[in-house]
Amino acid sequence: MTWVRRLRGAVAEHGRLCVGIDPHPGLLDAWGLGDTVDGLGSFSNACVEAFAGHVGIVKPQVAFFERFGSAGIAVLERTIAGLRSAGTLVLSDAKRGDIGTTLDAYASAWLGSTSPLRSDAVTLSPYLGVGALAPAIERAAAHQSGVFVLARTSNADGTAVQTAVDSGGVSVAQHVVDEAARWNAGLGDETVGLVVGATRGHGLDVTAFGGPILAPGLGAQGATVLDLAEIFPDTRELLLPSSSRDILRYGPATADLRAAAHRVRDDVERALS
Ligand SMILES: O=c1ccn([C@@H]2O[C@H](COP(=O)(O)O)[C@@H](O)[C@H]2O)c(=O)[nH]1
Repeated sequence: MTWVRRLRGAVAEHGRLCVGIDPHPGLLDAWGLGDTVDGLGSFSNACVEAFAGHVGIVKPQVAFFERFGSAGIAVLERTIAGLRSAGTLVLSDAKRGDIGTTLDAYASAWLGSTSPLRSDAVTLSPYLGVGALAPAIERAAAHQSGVFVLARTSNADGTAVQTAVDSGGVSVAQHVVDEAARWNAGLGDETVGLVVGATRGHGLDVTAFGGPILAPGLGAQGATVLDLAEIFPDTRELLLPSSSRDILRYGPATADLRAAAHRVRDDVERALS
């Protein structure tokens, strides 16, 4: 089944919220775990237990696993497998970007059908050119998975580069949106998604873009569900607001974590309905 059909199914069953797994040292400590690979493993197991089969889409932040080297990557592999085997979609937040065969190697790691890191989708950075992402987009389309390209990120530091305009007055972020729409039109599918932060008005014209939009910034970065409705005024079936710390702070008990995710999910659904 195509990525977007799987995504639509997950959203219909569980709502649009994307729950982030960000095992910060501070959260490991707050959960009574060491800042060690064993702590990372316990944290991730608790997340899998709480979210697998109970949340539509989960976004592990790859950096928090990479910091432990190969042992951390092994934890990430088990986390991805545990979530996916329960039918929860995994969007790995790896923000990869490069050229040619290197980018293709990244795509093979995150989207390849036999890769131990195989995810349903991966985040990509377009700052070597949206065209340079072709190997990942093509691989995603071939392997029924998706990519989310950074357009207008949730952090204030992104503004200067993303709102810079070309001689025709088109901003960098708008160029990314337009290119993503062009890719999807060419593929006849919505393989290419965008990342557009929920923390401020994005100033983008997304009317020609029908793919999924990941909207990070909910909760810990200050965005509220009411902001979602304002920033993304057209009700969007595939708007995926994401929240990590604001849900994870309720751990480590499985019931508390799951209840927090469901509370935020219900708030999101109410605000966007
Ligand atoms: O524009 C972006 C793109 C990615 N992120 C990532 O999302 C989570 C946010 O975590 P919170 O705890 O909900 O703030 C984190 O992994 C970021 O790297 C983003 O925040 N903004």
